[in-house]
Amino acid sequence: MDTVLPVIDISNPTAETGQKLYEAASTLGFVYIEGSEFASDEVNEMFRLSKEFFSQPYDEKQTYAISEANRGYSCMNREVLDPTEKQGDPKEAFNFGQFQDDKAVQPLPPTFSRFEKDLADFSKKCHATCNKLLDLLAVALKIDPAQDGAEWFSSRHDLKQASGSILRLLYYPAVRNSDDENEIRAGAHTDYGSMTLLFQRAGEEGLEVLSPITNEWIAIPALQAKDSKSCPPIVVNIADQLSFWSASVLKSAVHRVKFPLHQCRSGVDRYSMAYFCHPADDTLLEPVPSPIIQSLEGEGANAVAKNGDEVLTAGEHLKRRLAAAYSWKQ
Ligand SMILES: O=C(O)CCC(=O)C(=O)O
Ligand SMILES: [Fe+2]
Repeated sequence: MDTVLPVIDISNPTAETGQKLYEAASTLGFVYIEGSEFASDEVNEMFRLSKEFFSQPYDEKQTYAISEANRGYSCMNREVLDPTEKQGDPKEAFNFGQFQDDKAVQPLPPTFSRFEKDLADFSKKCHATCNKLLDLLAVALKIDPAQDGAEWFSSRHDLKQASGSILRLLYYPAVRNSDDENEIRAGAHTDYGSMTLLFQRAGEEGLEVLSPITNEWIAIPALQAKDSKSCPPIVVNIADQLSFWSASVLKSAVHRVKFPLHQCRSGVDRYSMAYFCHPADDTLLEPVPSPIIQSLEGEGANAVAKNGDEVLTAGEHLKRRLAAAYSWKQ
């Protein structure tokens, strides 16, 4: 399928790979990666677990209802990603927080507890993939080698420290009698962390990005894998915290999920999986020591997450965004 987003092979990354990633990250903020360490079997296995979990009765799933720590099950219409919408998104989700010593730090339903180690491995692999991409971006941003250089971002994403990183399984049930082509399944939003990996399946389309350049919605289709062993290209998008850190040079683009009409009518559900990669909670969201960013003047350089005069930490920023999406009291 044709796509306007580049597909970047990260199997043997060079400075040129980093430059391509930087170009995509600073224009649309969305890109596909291939040559990752994910095999098609392990991704399919995660989708199988997801399907098994969401097919269970509401009461069973609701036993694991989402907490303010952002872990657990979010039922239909629970989350409002676009605060201008009155109704919640017609989707379900299950969030896994960071695993510790391969154990979940939250109660798991039997479907997942039987595969706890696989889930922990998958989550860790997502995090390692993000750190690899973050190192490439740090090099492209020419971050001062005397101040962590290539590891500037990844050293702030150490899995041993508490963070908002979440592995999320998503389920958008088909609406067979819907005639509304504009029906939105996940409201327009930007992601809260530093970057997001998104796994989607062919034939279950709907993801769109609002181009920061043309202001038009662009479809982000599921692409085919290059061979039967590899997983299909993974969508990567820049999220708010990388945008704050880079004084908006890296774009946290607005995106949403629609349900293409022909798929609603044929009764196709959509399953997707996201890994929201976050820095450690106490990380300050101030501009990074990069000559590219320091040379900016005006508005861009001021795009820092602030609370009055105080620069926010990653943890504070996340708490605010979650409170808005789930109406938690602050
Ligand atoms: O399911 C998708 O394709 C996207 C979900 C998403 O954007 C999100 O949960 O932040
Ligand atoms: Fe998103």
